[in-house]
Amino acid sequence: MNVESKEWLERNLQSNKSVQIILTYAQSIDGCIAGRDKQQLLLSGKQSMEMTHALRSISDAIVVGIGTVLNEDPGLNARIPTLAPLNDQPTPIIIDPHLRTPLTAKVISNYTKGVGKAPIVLTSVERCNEDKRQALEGAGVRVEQILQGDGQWRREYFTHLSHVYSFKRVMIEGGATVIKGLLSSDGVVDELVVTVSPVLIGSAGLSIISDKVPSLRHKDSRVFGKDVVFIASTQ
Ligand SMILES: NC(=O)C1=CN([C@@H]2O[C@H](COP(=O)(O)OP(=O)(O)OC[C@H]3O[C@@H](n4cnc5c(N)ncnc54)[C@H](OP(=O)(O)O)[C@@H]3O)[C@@H](O)[C@H]2O)C=CC1
Ligand SMILES: Nc1nc(O)c(N)c(N[C@@H]2O[C@H](COP(=O)(O)O)[C@@H](O)[C@H]2O)n1
Repeated sequence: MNVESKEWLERNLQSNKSVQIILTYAQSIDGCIAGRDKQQLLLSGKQSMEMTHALRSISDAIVVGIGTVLNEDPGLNARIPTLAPLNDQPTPIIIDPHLRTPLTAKVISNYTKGVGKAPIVLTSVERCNEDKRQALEGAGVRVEQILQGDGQWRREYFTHLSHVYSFKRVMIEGGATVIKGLLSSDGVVDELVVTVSPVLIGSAGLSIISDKVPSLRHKDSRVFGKDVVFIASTQ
């Protein structure tokens, strides 16, 4: 399944961009990515979760917001069905303007244990807690002070990372604030890979429905067990 998933993803994610930005997440039929009070939900079934890990293994970097790190402490390595070799692991990137990433974060211990690459933290150009920065760098984290203080998304963040770290494909996994911000920003995201799980969460759930959204062009969709995965491009 993993090989098949990789082939399917590679075929539908061909790109001639210098850096390709893929937004990916799992949602309920009614557009929620988490439950009440941001409770983490296992929306993806076995097969679609394998697809997500296949996407991780063919990506150079995987991005989440600090809210997701504080809420769930994700590992962000490719390990399903089995741990991918270090060369095939994506570099974890945390969007963290106020440098709140805990030194105990799993992305850091994964690096220490050799089951993940050294993470990068993107923080604000305006302020930086120097002690925290040094502590993170001491733990092997690369801290990049590139976020502008206005909370807007800019493609330049990723072109900069592409120049410095040679990233060609970056996948962004969430959470809700990041997804909504990216969906309402022009020209940042190239493709969406969205897993839709056949459940309804209701109005208490954490929705990613945004006021402003891009037009999408359907590329392909496929059933993975109980779930459907859609690939679409934004232009
Ligand atoms: N089903 C799925 O596929 C997924 C679900 N999730 C769910 O998402 C939820 C977490 O979402 P949420 O709490 O919104 O957290 P996010 O992970 O979206 O992180 C939000 C924070 O990231 C920073 N940030 C976001 N955008 C920008 C920007 N453009 N510039 C600068 N900083 C930015 C801000 O930090 P600051 O506050 O410091 O300014 C903001 O508060 C959890 O419930 C989790 O379960 C997460 C990933 C995937
Ligand atoms: N693909 C997918 N399906 C779900 O049902 C999910 N809840 C998520 N969540 C994302 O995966 C992260 C956890 O990653 P690790 O397993 O710890 O590596 C979580 O933080 C979300 O980003 N994704």
